[in-house]
Amino acid sequence: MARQSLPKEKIKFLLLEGIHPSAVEALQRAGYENIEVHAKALPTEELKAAIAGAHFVGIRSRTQLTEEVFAAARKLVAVGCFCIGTNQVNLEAATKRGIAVFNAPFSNTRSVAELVIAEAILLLRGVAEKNAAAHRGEWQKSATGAFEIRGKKLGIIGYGNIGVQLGIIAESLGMQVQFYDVVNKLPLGNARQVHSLGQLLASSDVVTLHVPETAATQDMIGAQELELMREGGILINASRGTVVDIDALAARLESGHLAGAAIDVFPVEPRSNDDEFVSPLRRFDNVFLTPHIGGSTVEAQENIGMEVAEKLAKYSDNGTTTSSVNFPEVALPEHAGCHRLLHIHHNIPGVMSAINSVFSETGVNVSAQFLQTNEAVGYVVIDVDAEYSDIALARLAAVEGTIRSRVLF
Ligand SMILES: NC(=O)C1=CN([C@@H]2O[C@H](COP(=O)(O)OP(=O)(O)OC[C@H]3O[C@@H](n4cnc5c(N)ncnc54)[C@H](O)[C@@H]3O)[C@@H](O)[C@H]2O)C=CC1
Ligand SMILES: O=C(O)C(=O)COP(=O)(O)O
Repeated sequence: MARQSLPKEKIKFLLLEGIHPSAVEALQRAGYENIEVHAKALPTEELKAAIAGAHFVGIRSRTQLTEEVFAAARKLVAVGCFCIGTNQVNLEAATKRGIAVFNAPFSNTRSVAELVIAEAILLLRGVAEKNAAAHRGEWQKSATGAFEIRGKKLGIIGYGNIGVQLGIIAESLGMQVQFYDVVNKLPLGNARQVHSLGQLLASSDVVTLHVPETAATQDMIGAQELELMREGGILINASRGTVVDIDALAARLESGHLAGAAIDVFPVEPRSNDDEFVSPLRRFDNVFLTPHIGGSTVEAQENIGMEVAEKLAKYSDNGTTTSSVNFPEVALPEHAGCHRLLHIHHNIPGVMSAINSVFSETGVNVSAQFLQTNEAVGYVVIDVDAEYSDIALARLAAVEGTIRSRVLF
């Protein structure tokens, strides 16, 4: 009977932030039972204590995996981000320790796109403030300032998976779609790429952000950019809270320059549903404030739970790194009948020749070898006869440039 290098019952998964139960089910289907589940993000010290014993950790957008946290995660083999964004993970700290990071790049795109479309329709009709007024007993029946979205211009900043999907839905509703992206992108449908952010802001009725959190997107929309937006324009942000300067937005809403906004993500978000949400935008009736729920639908969460758990289980079972965000991608076949050596190393000259000489010098027979590199890391997978894997692993671990090596059987 096949054995695991580390018995499956000893491989510990730590799942945080209310990850959908489909993740536990997928891990159990793959034979993993040692799964610790938390409904919330953990404060740093508790996180450090919990992660110290984990081989795999699953998080969503809230948990910050910093250098300090990785330093405490001595057994950690891989991280699963059960979401799209990976900005909450210090990828450099993970990579230098040979820890693979995975995410779910597509499973919640549709959910975000649907929310943005709904908000665009409701804001163009003034529904946010009419609804708030009605709750206070005020009857604001009027067509003034209420528009159809048909024929309006949607400006998408960041034409990636979400931006593209949103553009298609918007066009089917009769909107004219234009986008701004740092990369030249093939426009789908009749969408049009514009080559300056200023041009996009000045010519769109609704502006929506779908960029990742990076140094370049920090405060990408501040006072100057908001001033460029059309009088009566609408701003939607369901990307990351660092992208929009919230005080500048509040000032533009106060002045009446913008007709409304929908904000799903904030520079500081409450750690849990028990904490108060504080924002200068709370006072505006014409602003939808949602608690970072762009990707929070039953469909998306269930799919994400399964997708990322399966990626973690596959990496654990046979070393496959397909769609890792920091590791070279290798899709590996089963390795029945032999032992599989995994060697993660700095991508520097000389490592592969040193690895190959391990086998020529020891005479250990290699039945298959897979190699993939990225800028930082080389990942080589070698299938060998079971009886020789101990010798080969010891020699591989001593190769200069090695970050981590392990055996699967
Ligand atoms: N509110 C929520 O619950 C959710 C938020 N998100 C956020 O949405 C972001 C976008 O998601 P996807 O579309 O899947 O990502 P993606 O990676 O497919 O697309 C991002 C696009 O932004 C572009 N971009 C990057 N830097 C830029 C810059 N400085 N200026 C202009 N364009 C830039 C990229 O070239 C790319 O086309 C995620 O990174 C995540 O932070 C994602 C899912 C749910
Ligand atoms: O997918 C993303 O990047 C999101 O922002 C969604 O995050 P969440 O899983 O809701 O914490």
